[in-house]
Amino acid sequence: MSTDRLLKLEPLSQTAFAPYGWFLGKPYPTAAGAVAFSDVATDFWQEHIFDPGSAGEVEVLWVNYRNNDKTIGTLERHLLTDQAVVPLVGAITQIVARPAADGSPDLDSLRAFRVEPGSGVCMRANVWHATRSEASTCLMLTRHSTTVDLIAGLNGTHALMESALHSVTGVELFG
Ligand SMILES: NC(=O)N[C@@H](O)C(=O)O
Repeated sequence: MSTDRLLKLEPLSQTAFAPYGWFLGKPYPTAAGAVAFSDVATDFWQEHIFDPGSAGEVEVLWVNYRNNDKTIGTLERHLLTDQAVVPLVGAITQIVARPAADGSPDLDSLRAFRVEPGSGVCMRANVWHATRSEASTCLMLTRHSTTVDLIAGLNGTHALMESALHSVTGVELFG
């Protein structure tokens, strides 16, 4: 199989990830009016208002990743909800692509970001993605009905309705 697209691992930043969603783990905001608090004991600040889609229930998932294959054969998207993934133990490589006008992956927008523990990403609905990791445990925010639908789809119980899978060829990670 020929490799048409070699994806170099890129460092994660708010600007670099903006076309796909939001970088999580930004510095404490100093702008006037920021939704933030700091005292001797704690700092907390708003990173993102998560959108699970209309009538969606926000769900917290605990996710282990252990596929480190450099070949990317399948991308996945969720049609209704944002999806956040924050590595807790072990880093991940998040491969992302914007949807084209027809909803399929815009392969010219394919990029691969290294996400280290202590930072994360929140992808907009319909952003195509795949995840690679030697071994990681992550916190994930998603939509409950999307999880139920995804489990049924991956188990072959019924056709996916809230997510879609798309096969790609010639996409390899390097670096
Ligand atoms: N649980 C779940 O939705 N997983 C996938 O979307 C994934 O990207 O891992």
